[in-house]
Amino acid sequence: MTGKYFIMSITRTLKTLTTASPVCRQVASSSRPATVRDATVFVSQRSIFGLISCCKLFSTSSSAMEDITNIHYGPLPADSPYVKPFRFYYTQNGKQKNWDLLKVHDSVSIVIFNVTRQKLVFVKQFRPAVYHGLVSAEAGEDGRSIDMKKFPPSLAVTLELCAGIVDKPIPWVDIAREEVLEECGYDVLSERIEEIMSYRSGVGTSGSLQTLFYVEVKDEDKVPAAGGGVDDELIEVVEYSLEEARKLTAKGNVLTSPPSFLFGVLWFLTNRAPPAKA
Ligand SMILES: Nc1ncnc2c1ncn2[C@@H]1O[C@H](COP(=O)(O)OP(=O)(O)O[C@H]2O[C@H](CO)[C@@H](O)[C@H](O)[C@H]2O)[C@@H](O)[C@H]1O
Repeated sequence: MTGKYFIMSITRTLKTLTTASPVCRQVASSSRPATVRDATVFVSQRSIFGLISCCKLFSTSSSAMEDITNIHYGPLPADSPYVKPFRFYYTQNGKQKNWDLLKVHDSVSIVIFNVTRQKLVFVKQFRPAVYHGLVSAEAGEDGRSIDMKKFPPSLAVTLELCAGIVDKPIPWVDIAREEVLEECGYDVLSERIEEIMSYRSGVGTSGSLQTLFYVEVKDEDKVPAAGGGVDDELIEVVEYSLEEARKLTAKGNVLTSPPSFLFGVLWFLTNRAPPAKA
């Protein structure tokens, strides 16, 4: 575990356990990060077993993820770091045309297979875009008239591959490595991550590139308190057996998942899944 992850996980763990001990309450009520001293005091107060069980509470609870209120819409600021709308002009077969586009980041996604437990590792998170897709017909101009009882936020909690945007100039496999640690809590060297293929997302609006990676992890690669996202991210890590994963791909399903997720699962089942027992 790197120092950064240790401090981050101690801070989050202590903030989760607001009633567990005085030091937890102290860290929880302040905006400062926890220190190694906090961790030491906490360990002496609650014993090492208390810390371990504390770390297990680290992953995001669905109630926190779905605690969504005060939804409303506004215009996109011109300095958005994530989405830049513009118009693309061209002449095709002698005819003037144009297309309205979004400049967005390219991205990576990773199929993670835990070989110790023979489980695929996925993430769940609340996706504003999916929620908007669900409610857009009756949300009103500013989004304030949404009936939250009719459309609970849980409807827009997606099941996805671990993924992330390419927002810094490092090899994409290293970005994949960071996402596997930050979102799912497995610390693996980049050499263990295999590049599978790349494809275009959002061909109607962005045409951004996504590269799919594959990594096999073991229980021993797990950093106890890592995973669940960094900063303000609320991500739940879930595991699916091969049988459960196969059921996701059944005809007639309507999934709250992006196509890249289904592609990744089907790629794994076709190319890497251990054969089903007769
Ligand atoms: N539009 C936006 N508005 C505001 N904040 C934003 C934002 N996009 C990203 N962010 C911020 O950037 C953080 C990091 O995002 P990630 O790298 O985890 O990508 P994400 O998982 O959203 O999408 C990844 O997973 C999905 C599903 O596979 C892919 O479609 C996608 O290309 C890939 O990056 C988010 O937690 C959020 O704070």
